[in-house]
Amino acid sequence: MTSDYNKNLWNAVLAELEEKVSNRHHSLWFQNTELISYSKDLLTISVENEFIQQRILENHKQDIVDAVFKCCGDQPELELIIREENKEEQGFFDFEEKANAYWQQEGAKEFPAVHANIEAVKQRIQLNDLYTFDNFVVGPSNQLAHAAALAVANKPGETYNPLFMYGAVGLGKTHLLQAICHNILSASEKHNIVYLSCEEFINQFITSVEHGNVEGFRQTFRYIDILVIDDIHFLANKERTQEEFFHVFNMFYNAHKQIILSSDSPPSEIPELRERLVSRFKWGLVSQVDVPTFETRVAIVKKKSRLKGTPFNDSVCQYVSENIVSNIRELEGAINHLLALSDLHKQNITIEFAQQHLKEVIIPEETMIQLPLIMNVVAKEFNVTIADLQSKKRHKSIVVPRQAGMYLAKKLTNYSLLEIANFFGKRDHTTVLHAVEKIKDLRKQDKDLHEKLVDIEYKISGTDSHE
Ligand SMILES: Nc1ncnc2c1ncn2[C@@H]1O[C@H](COP(=O)(O)OP(=O)(O)OP(=O)(O)O)[C@@H](O)[C@H]1O
Repeated sequence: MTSDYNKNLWNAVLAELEEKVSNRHHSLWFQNTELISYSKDLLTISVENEFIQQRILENHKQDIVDAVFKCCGDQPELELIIREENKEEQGFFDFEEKANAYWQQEGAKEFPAVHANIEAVKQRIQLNDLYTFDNFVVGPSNQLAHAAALAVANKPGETYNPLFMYGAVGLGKTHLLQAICHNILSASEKHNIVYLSCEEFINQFITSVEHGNVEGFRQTFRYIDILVIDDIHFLANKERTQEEFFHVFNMFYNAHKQIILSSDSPPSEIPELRERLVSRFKWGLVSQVDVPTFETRVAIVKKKSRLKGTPFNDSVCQYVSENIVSNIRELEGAINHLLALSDLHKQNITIEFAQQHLKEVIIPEETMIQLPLIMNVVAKEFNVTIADLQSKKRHKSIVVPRQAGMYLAKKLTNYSLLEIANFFGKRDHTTVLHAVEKIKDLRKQDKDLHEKLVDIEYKISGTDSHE
């Protein structure tokens, strides 16, 4: 067929469509469409972007088929493709502009910017290809969480809703969350999954407040089938966002749409979390991801080293697993460390090689500075009690020593943020991050504090604590 024929045919179809489609829709959706190819079996039309593609498919597919039939007596399948040159440039704002224009004309009954947001979120999902069920080692510490994740991945919205997974840092929660997303997406690309960190959810909400568009933010979630939020404990103390999340949660739950959440602690231990959210988070299944056993760690080292192209032998796997106990991210760090050094020195990773080089990342338990020692010295030097340091007291005379203790614990030990937080009576690992930043700042401004920290560090480890 010549391009003139295509052009004429499409003009005729568009004219037919004018009968069926309101002027407003006609110019919004069909203005920049083009007939790319035509046979009696397939009609291919190009459109500007995915938003328009979706609107036409949802609302006007049959209109087009009917119009084509009227024009030439054929009933081809309809295919809408996005114009090649637009694919790259098409960003969120492009979609949003269109969607907002449409919405303004349509009135408030629908908010198509959701499509824009879905696209934006999809672009951001960026799942890690390695975080699949196949690459996840199952052991007693994560068996239930893994089984629940698989069940949800196979039947979203039908088994455990919400699925709430919690555990300390680096134990595989994100891996499982993403494995669910991979599975659902590979079964059907039709599912609109949104995978957000809690911080992203909070930021998006704040932006919508700033732009006076909270309703739009809410409506965004109406078009999503599966909502996955990592690190939901960041909702702690954020009252307005909790309120908003409550609405979003209800919308999903009532529509039998799947909600999947991860957190560093169980719902009832997330500080300052509204009771109605706590109870909702428990409606489905709350499942812990715990510290892996020795055998699981060995299996993880085997699998990870194989995936990285250099399988470690049994004795190396065991050595690494005996020495790195509480965090799989650190286990992976040790594997990477050995791989990098073996590459650098052009040596095989034998047990001797591992013993020699892992010294740099492993601190033997007996020589590791222990948290009670730090607590004792800090309490003495700041003239407070250990009970004060572990209390919830918020007076400055207690808060600064407590933050100094966390700061030193982070600096001088290998304990995880959560372990340090727990030791100082806190539940959230971000408290430690905050304390570290705070003390770093304070010691720059406060000479006395700086000197006290130098002194304490010397007493703890015999070294200076200059930043
Ligand atoms: N059971 C497992 N099998 C294989 N790899 C695992 C397993 N558990 C964790 N990992 C790996 O450990 C690393 C850290 O896991 P992940 O990021 O999922 O932890 P997390 O619990 O989400 O931590 P955080 O709370 O810090 O976000 C990842 O590389 C992940 O692939």
